Amino acid sequence: MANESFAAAKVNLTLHVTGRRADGYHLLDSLVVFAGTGDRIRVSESESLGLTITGPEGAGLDAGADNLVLRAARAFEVERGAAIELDKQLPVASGIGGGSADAAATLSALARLWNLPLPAPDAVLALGADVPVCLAGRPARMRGIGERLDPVGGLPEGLALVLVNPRVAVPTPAVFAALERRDNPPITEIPKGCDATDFALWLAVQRNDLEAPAIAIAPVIAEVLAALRACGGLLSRMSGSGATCFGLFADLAAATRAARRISIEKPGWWTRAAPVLSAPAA
Ligand SMILES: C[C@@](CO)(OP(=O)(O)O)[C@H](O)COP(=O)(O)OP(=O)(O)OC[C@H]1O[C@@H](n2ccc(N)nc2=O)[C@H](O)[C@@H]1O
Ligand SMILES: Nc1ncnc2c1ncn2[C@@H]1O[C@H](COP(=O)(O)OP(=O)(O)O)[C@@H](O)[C@H]1O
Repeated sequence: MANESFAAAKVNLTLHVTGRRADGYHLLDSLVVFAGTGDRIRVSESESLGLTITGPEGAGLDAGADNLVLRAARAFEVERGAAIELDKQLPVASGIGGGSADAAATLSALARLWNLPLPAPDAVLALGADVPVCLAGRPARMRGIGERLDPVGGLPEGLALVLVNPRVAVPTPAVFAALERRDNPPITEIPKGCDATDFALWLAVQRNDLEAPAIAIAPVIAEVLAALRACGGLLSRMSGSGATCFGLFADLAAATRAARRISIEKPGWWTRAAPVLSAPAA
C-alpha cells in the first residue's frame, strides 16, 4: 500500500543567533512556522530502497545515497525496501528547509509503511538541524541548534505568506561565517491571542541575524525584500540562511495579490503565496 506525506516549506519568522557551541555550530532562537506549499513524498512497498525525483525543482538534485530522503530511510536502521518518490516543488538550498522537510516527510511515511516507531531524537537531529521541527510540522520556538522545541499556540488565525526566491543559492556555512556578532539577545516573549497587526509589530522588533551577512554575499536579497515591501504586507524578512524571503499578510487573498504582482515584475524569481499552517497538512 502506498502513502504520501507533505513536506511543507519551513519559514523562520525570527532567527536570532545567540551563541556558538564548542563544535562551531551556532545556537539559535527562532519562531518557526510552516507554509501550505511544499514537496510531496510518496512511499510504496518494494524489495529494495530506491528514490525517484520529479517536479520542477528536481533537476540537478542527486537521487543518490546522500539525498536526505535516502539518509532518512537509513536512519530506521532496518534492512527494508521501499520505492520512494519525491515531487520537488521547493527550490534547493534556499533557507526554507526543503531537504529537511523531505527527510521529515520520509520518516513519517516510512514509519507508517513499515509500521515502525520513528528513529530516536538524536538520529533525527543528525539528519539536519531543521529535521526535528519539520517532523513536528506546527508553529514552534526552536532553540539550541534545532533540538529544543516548544510548541507555539495562539498565533493570529488566517495569516498568509508570500515566499520569494531570487534563484541565487547562498551557502549556509558562508552566511554563518560572515556574522559580525554571535552573542545576540534572544527573542522576546511570543505574544498570544493578538491580531495580525500586533503580531507583526512584535515581529518587527525581532530579527533574522543572518539577513545582513546573506545580503553581503548576495545583494539581490535586498531587492527581494524591497519588492515584498512595495506590496504593502505586514512585514518582510529573510528566512533561514536565505536567499528566500517572506512577506507576511493578514490573509491569503492579500498574499495571492502580492505574489501575482511580484511574479509579473520578476518572472525569473520563484514566488508562491500560501497560508501559514496551524497544524501539519496531510
Ligand atoms: C539556518 C537554518 C535555520 O533554520 O536554516 P536553513 O538556512 O538551512 O533553511 C538551519 O539552522 C540550518 O541547519 P542545517 O540545515 O542543519 O544546516 P546545514 O546546511 O547542514 O549546515 C551547514 C553548515 O552551516 C553551519 N551551521 C549550521 C547550523 C547552525 N546552527 N550553525 C552553523 O554554524 C555549519 O558550518 C554547518 O556545517
Ligand atoms: N531532498 C533534498 N532536497 C533538497 N536538498 C537536498 C535534498 N537532499 C540533499 N539535499 C542537499 O541539502 C542541502 C540543503 O538543502 P535544503 O534543505 O533545500 O536547504 P535549506 O535548508 O537552505 O532550504 C542542499 O545543498 C542539497 O544539495
